[in-house]
Amino acid sequence: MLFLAHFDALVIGFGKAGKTLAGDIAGRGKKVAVIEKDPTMYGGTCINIACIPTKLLSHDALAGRDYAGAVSRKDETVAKLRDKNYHNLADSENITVYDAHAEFQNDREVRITMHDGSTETLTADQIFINTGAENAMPPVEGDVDSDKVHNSTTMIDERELPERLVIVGGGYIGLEFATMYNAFGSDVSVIVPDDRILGREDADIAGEIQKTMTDSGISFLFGEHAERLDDVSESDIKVTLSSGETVTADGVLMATGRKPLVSGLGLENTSVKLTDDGAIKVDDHLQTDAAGIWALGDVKGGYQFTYTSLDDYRIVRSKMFGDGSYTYDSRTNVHYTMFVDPPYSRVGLTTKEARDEGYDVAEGSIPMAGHPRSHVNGELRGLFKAVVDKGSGKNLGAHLFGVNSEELVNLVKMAMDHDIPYTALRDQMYNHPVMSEAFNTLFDV
Ligand SMILES: Cc1cc2nc3c(=O)[nH]c(=O)nc-3n(C[C@H](O)[C@H](O)[C@H](O)COP(=O)(O)OP(=O)(O)OC[C@H]3O[C@@H](n4cnc5c(N)ncnc54)[C@H](O)[C@@H]3O)c2cc1C
Ligand SMILES: NC(=O)c1ccc[n+]([C@@H]2O[C@H](COP(=O)([O-])OP(=O)(O)OC[C@H]3O[C@@H](n4cnc5c(N)ncnc54)[C@H](O)[C@@H]3O)[C@@H](O)[C@H]2O)c1
Repeated sequence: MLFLAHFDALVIGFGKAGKTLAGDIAGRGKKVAVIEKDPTMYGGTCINIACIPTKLLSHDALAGRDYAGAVSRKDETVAKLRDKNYHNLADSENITVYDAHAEFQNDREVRITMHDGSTETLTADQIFINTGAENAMPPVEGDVDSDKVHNSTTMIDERELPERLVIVGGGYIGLEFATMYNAFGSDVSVIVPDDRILGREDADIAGEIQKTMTDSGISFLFGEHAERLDDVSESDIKVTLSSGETVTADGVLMATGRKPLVSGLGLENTSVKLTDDGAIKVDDHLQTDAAGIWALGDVKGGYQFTYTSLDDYRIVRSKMFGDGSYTYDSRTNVHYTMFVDPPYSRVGLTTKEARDEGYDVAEGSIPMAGHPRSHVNGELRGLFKAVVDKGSGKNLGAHLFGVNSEELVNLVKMAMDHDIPYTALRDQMYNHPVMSEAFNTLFDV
């Protein structure tokens, strides 16, 4: 028998944007349904399989802890966060969390299939899609389903540290996992299609990061694609590269990007449209082509970060409960941190991009070895670089490879968001001895 339930709002996926929005709408006295297909994913990707577990493992690896102990601590921490996230929503009298897979029947009805196979149909005034992204697999031949081939999710659940790990892809996941597994003691090789890492960064900064990673024992194979995987024994897997060269390891991590998760959602039954990249097409308020259906987070394309997903919630909140003035277009200076060792953080333009845009570019640059706090930390590696427009005083970009850069970049972003000139960062009185006082010198261009 068809069971129909109606809600004020229906959120598909327990991601960062969706869970925050669900809590907000419920707090306004409205009835909300949250549908999550995987009970091990309450709270979404970030806390269960991404940011939190990987940064915890990296933290423990760099602190010299053993792999098995770090994996156990990761499991305990994630379990606690998942439980807390679940109860944050499920304990609200206005929220119903469904353990179910959601699929659109049309623009108004969503069929949910519970784990026992039973189904219900839900309708709502507003429907929010927050289903995240899934691992993208390039066209690689051979034993791609071998138990020695991992993605980031399965890799961090392995109980045994691989002795030799081949990482395919030198993006965020590739470089962060290389740092982490190298610190745990694996022999790590990274396969990179370009002739250097971080092709979108200026060559000086990328070169410094590459040199630091290489000095720490990580090997890079440049100008190569992984083309074939062959299980050659119980312990060994062989990776054949585009040049014909081969590398043998006991584990392979495919770190080759993540694509919006739209499969199985039944979007073909709706008027929701996709972009050419396979993401859900949205307008500036994150509304799809179907009235009353919105998309937030990784599934709508663009940057794939937890904080951009959270910011998507702010855009929807502005439209639903405010004046609608905060839109996708008004989001500026999206910054990021790659948690290599030391971390690399960036906001704004590279020198090359700034020159191409016609700015009167000046650069500030200081090696971390010349900074007092580095000596206190006993960590002399790294390089900070600032890009400014000399004529107008505008901050154009900061490229911070060094200790605490993941915090410092927020300071520069705030200056950029509020049009604070670079001279203010240069002339600010900072306390001492801290990393941010490096800005006195960095911005003295
Ligand atoms: C290894 C790794 C490390 C990362 N590290 C960082 C980092 O350090 N910092 C950072 O900012 N970002 C990081 N990211 C990116 C970040 O995790 C994502 O951008 C973010 O979690 C995306 O959140 P979201 O709101 O789009 O949805 P998600 O959190 O992905 O949630 C989507 C949910 O929808 C569920 N779902 C999917 N389809 C259905 C369906 N049909 N029915 C019901 N439920 C469904 C899924 O099970 C999932 O729980 C990392 C990603 C990875 C993979
Ligand atoms: N610190 C963070 O914020 C953080 C950390 C991890 C992941 N993430 C998010 O997760 C997303 C996915 O990360 P990712 O590293 O998988 O994607 P990515 O897009 O950053 O990198 C994928 C890399 O794989 C390469 N590649 C593709 N096919 C290949 C092949 N056959 N052989 C060799 N290389 C190949 C690509 O050239 C690319 O450089 C990122 O976009 C990022 O937003 C963020």
